[in-house]
Amino acid sequence: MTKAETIRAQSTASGAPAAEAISAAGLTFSAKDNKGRELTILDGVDLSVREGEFVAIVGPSGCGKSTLLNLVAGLIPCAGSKLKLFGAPVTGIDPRIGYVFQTHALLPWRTVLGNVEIGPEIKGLPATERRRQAVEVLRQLGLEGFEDHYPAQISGGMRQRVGLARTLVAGPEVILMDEPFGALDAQTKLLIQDIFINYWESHRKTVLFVTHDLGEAITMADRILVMSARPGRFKATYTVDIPRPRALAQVRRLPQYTTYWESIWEDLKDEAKTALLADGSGR
Ligand SMILES: Nc1ncnc2c1ncn2[C@@H]1O[C@H](COP(=O)(O)OP(=O)(O)OP(=O)(O)O)[C@@H](O)[C@H]1O
Repeated sequence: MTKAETIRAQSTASGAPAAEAISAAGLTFSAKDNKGRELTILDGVDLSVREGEFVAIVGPSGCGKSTLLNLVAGLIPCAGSKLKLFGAPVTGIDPRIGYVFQTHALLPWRTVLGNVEIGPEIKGLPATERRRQAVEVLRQLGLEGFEDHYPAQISGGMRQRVGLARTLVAGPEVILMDEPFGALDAQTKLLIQDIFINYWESHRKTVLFVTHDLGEAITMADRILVMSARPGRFKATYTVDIPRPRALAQVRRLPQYTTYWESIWEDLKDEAKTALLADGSGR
């Protein structure tokens, strides 16, 4: 057995089953490309994310990671849905889901607090209650004291946290995150990862997290799913056997961190090469 096979087998053997938050069996999804040709984006995706689990997806560019999140979010209709949320087919947008993107369009004429209050305001919550909820989530994300600032007055990392707060204030049971820290500089990204993992470890909501950053996946997730080049399907699963709470900087110094990194990269690099060649050939 190679090192990758051994660690993968160990990963698969552990992990007690719990209630499923998100599941898919043999999910296939196609769309027409800009020349009208049928493009198979996902092919035979099997997915099971348990309630309260933090699952990261890594895969080469264009393999269908965002498409999968969009399907789970109900943003793309999925005929005869093989995708389930808490055991029921996904039929459209579900208020139990929160979606965090790489960048957030904050309203420049609203303060930090005003931006986070948008959701509760739309829900019709009374002013005092929506303020209480927004203030609390801002505090948990380390933005206490910045409530009255406008987006232009705060850093990019803080703006990203405001966007995150805007999603989290709704109290989603499932949080979909599509490269949420991908646009941040390296140091800001490390700080935000720490802030978010603290938040997550005290709330334990289900998270499905797409990233290109293997270190981010290993330090934060309970499980990592490795996707093949398009058409995307899962080719390997890793259970990250590192105890919580995690101090992310320390996790990066553990010997297991390097073992996971090398093993996942071993799975990923051929897929990344395939994706790169497909890009070049206009496939
Ligand atoms: N609605 C659509 N119509 C046509 N093509 C689509 C559609 N949605 C996605 N695609 C194509 O499907 C492929 C997968 O896209 P997707 O954005 O899901 O990949 P990804 O893995 O998230 O990529 P990246 O890592 O680069 O963000 C791409 O080639 C994309 O151009």
